[in-house]
Amino acid sequence: MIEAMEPPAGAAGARIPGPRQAAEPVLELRDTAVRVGGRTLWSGVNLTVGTGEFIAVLGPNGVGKSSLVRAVLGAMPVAAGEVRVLGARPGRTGDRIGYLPQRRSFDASMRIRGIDVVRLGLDGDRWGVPLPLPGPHRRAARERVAQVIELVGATAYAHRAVGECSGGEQQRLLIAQALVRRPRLLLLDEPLDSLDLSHQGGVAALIGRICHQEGVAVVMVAHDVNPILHHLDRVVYLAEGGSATGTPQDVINSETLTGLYDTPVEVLRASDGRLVVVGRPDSSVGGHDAG
Ligand SMILES: Nc1ncnc2c1ncn2[C@@H]1O[C@H](COP(=O)(O)OP(=O)(O)OP(=O)(O)O)[C@@H](O)[C@H]1O
Repeated sequence: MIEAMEPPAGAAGARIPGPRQAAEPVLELRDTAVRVGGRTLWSGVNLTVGTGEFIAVLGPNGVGKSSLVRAVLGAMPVAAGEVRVLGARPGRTGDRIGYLPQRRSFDASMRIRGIDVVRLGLDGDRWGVPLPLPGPHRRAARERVAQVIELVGATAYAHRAVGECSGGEQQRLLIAQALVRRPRLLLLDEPLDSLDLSHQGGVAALIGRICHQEGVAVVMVAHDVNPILHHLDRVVYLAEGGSATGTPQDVINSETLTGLYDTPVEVLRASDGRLVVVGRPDSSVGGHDAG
């Protein structure tokens, strides 16, 4: 709600976490499992995410990566273990979570402006004609929208119709929308999907900056880990029935993935630093299987 909005932060929008914020995990999963239709998608997932950490959720198609995000949102129950978001049960943290669902894009005929898309992050959950806000709140809302638009580098096109913006530009505006209420946790479901390589790199760098400079914890489902590899703190790798959590080096290696899949898997590093998994169909690392 705009009424509950904090006053705009400093020019860069940076927030310095207080001692309590820094100590309290933003997100905790303790020995969690998710089951759909009587089938366990994954189990034994343990994860603690602190302020300003960047975590990727990886794994093959259909393994349950989006389901993990839905469990954190409180939109899907966990079958075992516990999820805590900012010390509370999922679904109880309101606007302290920003969420960008999978595959969102705008039709070319969409006339709404980028700045209005971002503004919807503040008051889009209200029906009807917007209530006139008192002057200071109106000003604070306008300033906050301008601030996040600048943060994501969208100032140049924010007044254009969003349908005319490129996929990468639309994605930046949607990230701004998810950030406008100053969430402590940002959940992104494959935000790089359908972007070309140069846009993937730009949006990945933006997310890394939001995380490490703005102190927002990010949990991101990724189809290909390579564009975000250098920005990540840790990964959760889901495989049918099991999971592994740790730094990218600890998890994305031949030994760990061979153990997870229970079949020989080789992780190769290309000369440009990209990781490629050989021996197992897997879209999360490298995007190609050479085996
Ligand atoms: N509410 C539900 N009821 C029944 N099955 C479901 C439900 N939600 C998800 N599933 C099934 O659970 C499995 C995991 O889905 P999910 O979308 O979490 O996987 P994912 O790893 O994100 O997949 P992708 O990489 O293809 O996006 C799929 O087989 C899906 O059909």
